[in-house]
Amino acid sequence: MIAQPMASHWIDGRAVEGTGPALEVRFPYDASVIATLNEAAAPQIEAALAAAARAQPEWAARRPVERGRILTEAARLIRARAEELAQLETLDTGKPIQETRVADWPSGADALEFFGGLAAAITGQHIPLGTDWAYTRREALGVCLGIGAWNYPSQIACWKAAPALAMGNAMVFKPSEETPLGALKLAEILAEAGLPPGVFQVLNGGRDLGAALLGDPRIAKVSLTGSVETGRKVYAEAASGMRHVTMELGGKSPLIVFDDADLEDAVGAAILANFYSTGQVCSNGTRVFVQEGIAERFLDRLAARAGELVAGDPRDEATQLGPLVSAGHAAKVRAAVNAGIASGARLVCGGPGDGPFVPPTVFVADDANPLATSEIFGPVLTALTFTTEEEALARANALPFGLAAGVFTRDLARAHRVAAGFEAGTVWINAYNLTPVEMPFGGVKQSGIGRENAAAAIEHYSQVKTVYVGMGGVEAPV
Ligand SMILES: NC(=O)c1ccc[n+]([C@@H]2O[C@H](COP(=O)([O-])OP(=O)(O)OC[C@H]3O[C@@H](n4cnc5c(N)ncnc54)[C@H](O)[C@@H]3O)[C@@H](O)[C@H]2O)c1
Ligand SMILES: C[N+](C)(C)CC=O
Repeated sequence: MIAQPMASHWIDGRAVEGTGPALEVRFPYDASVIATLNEAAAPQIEAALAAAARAQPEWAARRPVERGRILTEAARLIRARAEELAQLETLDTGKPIQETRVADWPSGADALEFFGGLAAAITGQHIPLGTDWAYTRREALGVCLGIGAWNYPSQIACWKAAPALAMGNAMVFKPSEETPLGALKLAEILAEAGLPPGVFQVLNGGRDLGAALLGDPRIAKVSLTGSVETGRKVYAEAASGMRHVTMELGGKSPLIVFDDADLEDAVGAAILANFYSTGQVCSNGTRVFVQEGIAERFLDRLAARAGELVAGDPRDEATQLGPLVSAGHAAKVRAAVNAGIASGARLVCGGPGDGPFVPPTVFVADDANPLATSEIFGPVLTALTFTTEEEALARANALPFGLAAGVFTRDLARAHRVAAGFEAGTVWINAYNLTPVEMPFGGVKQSGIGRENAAAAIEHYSQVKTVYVGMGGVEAPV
């Protein structure tokens, strides 16, 4: 069976069974059990941390070009197995196969290739000081902990592992308990590509496992992808041990559509920004601010096009909208939709749905409605109307989140003015939700700390050592 992994964990270069409670992995479409794992318990935690601590110095001492070659080979292996991996991701997450073929593992392979190529180009600085001089060394942090969310499980594992390993760190990765299968595949692929035992390991389990790993003094850094609520707890725990952090968290991102925008493009972006991956995307533009003059036309087109989305079995190539990741999550999204209806917000299309499905849903609400203030993480778009640019920007920035933002306009000066004014880590102009590995990605305000991808990620997996070089005699007072 395609989904059955070799064992529940990957420790010290091999598949290892767990001794903790059973962890059933279900296909979100029909809740059938596709794999049964056993969670990591104390012996597996200790084995993984000890192996990582042992392997990391040797890995960091290798020539960067050798480290990079292994990552690049892993990218090649992923591309060679693209179809099998896409199918596994669809079973694990419930996301349509037409998405997992182009978005998930492919973007993971891009990260491995990008950081594989970058590894050998990472250098320090030379600092002239008259006769004396200094130089900096960019050094690995040690053993890093990666903790993943369930919406892009394989992409998240690759986005964390690639820069960490390129820089000479070891990583213990804990996937979300909802979607544990992709990271195990990544560990197998990295081993096949030549990665030494102990450098990348996967432990499966829930939040208690994440907390236990984070509490271990061998962990030098944690990179979390998850909710703002989890981010606060993990950040606080990391701070108590003065550990480095990357926090890739949630948001309630704004998308501003001005009345001079190409209407069909703007509607298309709003669809991508709310219904792709059944709305389970961190950077989604879930607050769509539409300028008054075009609001009704925009909503008409949005409802018409959203109504054309094909929902169904995510293994079916025609399916564009899959189930939500779990029955529990579907219940939460449905509760938010029902609360929106009860609040008196105008329901333009969609509704609560049933079973694992919630249809593409569009509300018009005011800024204070929970529909416009809280992340729902499902296919639910809240439209708001505005009059002026200043007003739209002020309202867009009013929430404590700042992961992403978008603006649609044909006015170039306005586009860049609004981009500069957004309080967000990533801004798209006349585009939305594109995250190529070449550009840094991450949030501001409560949406996160640090950046993934691009050269910026290397800074978050390394530290600078400064070396002062005395070239003459030492002038002491006595
Ligand atoms: N910014 C980004 O790049 C990005 C990308 C994807 C998802 N997200 C966010 O992730 C959230 C959805 O994912 P989720 O429901 O899996 O998030 P979550 O916060 O519930 O869980 C994320 C991970 O943290 C672990 N965890 C939970 N509590 C922990 C603790 N106290 N100590 C250590 N580990 C702990 C979980 O087991 C899981 O692996 C959304 O808010 C979404 O916006 C952000
Ligand atoms: C990082 N991204 C936007 C690709 C997926 C977030 O959920």
